[in-house]
Amino acid sequence: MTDPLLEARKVTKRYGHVHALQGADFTAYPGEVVALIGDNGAGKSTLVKTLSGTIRPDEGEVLVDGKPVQLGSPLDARKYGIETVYQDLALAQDLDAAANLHLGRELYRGGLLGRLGVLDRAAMRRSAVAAFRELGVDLRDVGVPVAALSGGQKQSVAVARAVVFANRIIFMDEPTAALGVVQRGRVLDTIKRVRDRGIAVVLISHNMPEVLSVADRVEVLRLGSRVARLTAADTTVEELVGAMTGALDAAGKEGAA
Ligand SMILES: Nc1ncnc2c1ncn2[C@@H]1O[C@H](COP(=O)(O)OP(=O)(O)OP(=O)(O)O)[C@@H](O)[C@H]1O
Repeated sequence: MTDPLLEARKVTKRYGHVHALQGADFTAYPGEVVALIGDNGAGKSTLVKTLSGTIRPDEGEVLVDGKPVQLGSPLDARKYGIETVYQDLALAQDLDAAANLHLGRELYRGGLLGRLGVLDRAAMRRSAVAAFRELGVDLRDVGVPVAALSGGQKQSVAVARAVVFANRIIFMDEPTAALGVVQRGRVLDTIKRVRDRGIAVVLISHNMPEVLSVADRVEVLRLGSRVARLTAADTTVEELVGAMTGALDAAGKEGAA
């Protein structure tokens, strides 16, 4: 088996008396879609934030290519090729879709040498139009503020931003939650295409049929710990739900965590 790209080992995160993560483990391999599932409050978003540099764990280790790393910020995570589609999308509402696609990675006239110069809005617009077209994102005008877009369009912009720049790992926290059937299908196709580029896609979803249709593996969190690792092709929706709720423990069928 290939070596893990990204690992969390025994990660703990407390908020006051709440133990959001209690010695949580997680592994992502190159070129796979791994779903991270768990009931509400299981710790999924907290784990993703830890692995994408948004929060620091109280204890435990994060490893990239088998080496411990300190992810002090999302910018640090980006340096390791880690991109994230957050649940709240993290879009700048008053900027347009093209500017959001390039947020923090703006293009300047004169290329890198022009970094202190003038933003190259036309170049950003062209690259945004090309990216949205390739991903099948239906935006009539990439120049209107994101605040004026529908929930689904906003979600598509956030997904496109991660997909365009990711080179190793993408975390997607509920990337299809606001989408209709057609756009949902496009995002799932995009996830598979990104996986086929050798990138690890970590999908957080409450939609179990969707998880089984797109994921290669599933890791299950319960009460802040990993309780199961399952191969999607050998797993049913009932087994996923059982692992999330603990019912499988009683049946003695739980996968090795
Ligand atoms: N900033 C915070 N301050 C206080 N408690 C928090 C904070 N963030 C998360 N928690 C708590 O940590 C626990 C895990 O939350 P988290 O959002 O990681 O779960 P989740 O599995 O992503 O849930 P959901 O599926 O509902 O999004 C919950 O009990 C939550 O209330």
